[in-house]
Amino acid sequence: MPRLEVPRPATFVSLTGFMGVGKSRIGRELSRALMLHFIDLDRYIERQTGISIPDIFRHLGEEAFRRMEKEAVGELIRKDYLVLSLGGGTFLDPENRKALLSRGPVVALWASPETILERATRKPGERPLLQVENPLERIRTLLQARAPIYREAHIHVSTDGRKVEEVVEEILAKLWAYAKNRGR
Ligand SMILES: Nc1ncnc2c1ncn2[C@@H]1O[C@H](COP(=O)(O)OP(=O)(O)O)[C@@H](O)[C@H]1O
Ligand SMILES: O=C(O)C1=C[C@@H](OP(=O)(O)O)[C@@H](O)[C@H](O)C1
Ligand SMILES: [Mg+2]
Repeated sequence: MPRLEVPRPATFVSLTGFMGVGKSRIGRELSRALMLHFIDLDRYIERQTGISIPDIFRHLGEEAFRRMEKEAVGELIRKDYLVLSLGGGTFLDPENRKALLSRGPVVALWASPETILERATRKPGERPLLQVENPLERIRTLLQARAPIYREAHIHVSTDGRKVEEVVEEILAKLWAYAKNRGR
């Protein structure tokens, strides 16, 4: 069926950043604004395997989860008309990173450790990597280690103290600027 070609800055966008910055939530809203499909990588893996993320970590281990994540990225980058929200660790893998960066604009969302703690622990047990005695300390250490890698994304947006709509507006503006620069 012929597609109605509406003006868009991109037809494949991925979102990266630490746990709790808002990738899943913002990705869904961004996909609506761009009239694109939406897939959240964690939910995709849960659907494919029939196992929840915490259960995958608990029963199969993080390494098995990373393998599933990589396989899912390999499948999903072949799609188009898609906003893809990654998990917080997906972009750390060099092959995932290379594939995603060459597929389309990658947007990194950012937030302070305090904001991350509040958002990422709203649903207890949902994030296995934060099931420790001092999650704030864990967030600080992990964020410091991962930040240089998230910085490799094309577009960066802060989500601290900002409404979902504001974040989406800024992403849209930066996606258009990115598309125009690349077209030159
Ligand atoms: N800009 C925002 N302001 C307030 N709450 C937010 C914002 N973005 C996301 N949230 C909420 O924070 C929690 C974590 O967001 P989520 O999208 O699951 O993060 P991620 O996928 O990056 O781990 C959710 O309850 C979500 O609704
Ligand atoms: O940062 C990580 O390594 C992880 C982030 C999670 O996704 P969110 O960033 O959406 O919470 C999920 O993929 C898993 O718990 C591991
Ligand atoms: Mg998520």
